Amino acid sequence: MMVAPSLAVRAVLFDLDGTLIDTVLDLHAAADAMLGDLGRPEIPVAAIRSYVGRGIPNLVKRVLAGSMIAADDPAPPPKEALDSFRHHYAVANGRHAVLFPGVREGLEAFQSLGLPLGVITNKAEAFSLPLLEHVGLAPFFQVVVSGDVLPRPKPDPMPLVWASGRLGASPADVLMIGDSVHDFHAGRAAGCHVFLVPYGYNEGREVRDLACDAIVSTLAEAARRVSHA
Ligand SMILES: O=C(O)COP(=O)(O)O
Ligand SMILES: [Mg+2]
Repeated sequence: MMVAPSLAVRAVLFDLDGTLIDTVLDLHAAADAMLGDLGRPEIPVAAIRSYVGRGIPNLVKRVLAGSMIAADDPAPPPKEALDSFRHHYAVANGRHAVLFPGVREGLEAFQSLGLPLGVITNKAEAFSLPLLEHVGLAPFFQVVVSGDVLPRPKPDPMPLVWASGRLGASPADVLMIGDSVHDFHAGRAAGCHVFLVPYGYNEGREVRDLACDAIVSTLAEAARRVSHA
């Protein structure tokens, strides 16, 4: 059997929604509650799954319009809708959230390689930090960059470059692992190595179409392909 040569890196960054944690049921609960507040009908879980990835304001715009392209409009969503979503998501956050298979095992394996680890998410910090605490993953990470703490979120490379510096590594020595086209573009633009998982959201599209360094079925598999530079 051919064994792929290991990728030598100095730090690893992980996307959150769709890579570490399956959050779609909590996001769906908050979206339905917001639609209820606005006197509008509920939305299927499958729609929410494809709308996740560009942060909460864009998720709210997509839910209200029933369309992916609503996120391309730079205008913010109506304040009443955004406030309602954030209120309900604060209650729902973590309720149905579960780790994807192989996540804890993979993080332990990366940790035992002596690699510093970080999270790069487009989820707002008010939700990402409590969620990581709630599912018990917070202690794994030396840095968490959420979608609202820097001027430009993924797919801009800024959060990856910033986090690499915090972890003492050049972006060229960092591996980004995500589930979506935004992780892919951010990783490539930062000059990082990029692995993608096929089980996440990716706005309803196949990750196979993206020219990443590897598609890995779990984070445990990802860790088996990596060594410390
Ligand atoms: O909140 C989102 O839209 C997606 O978050 P992610 O960057 O962790 O996938
Ligand atoms: Mg994601």
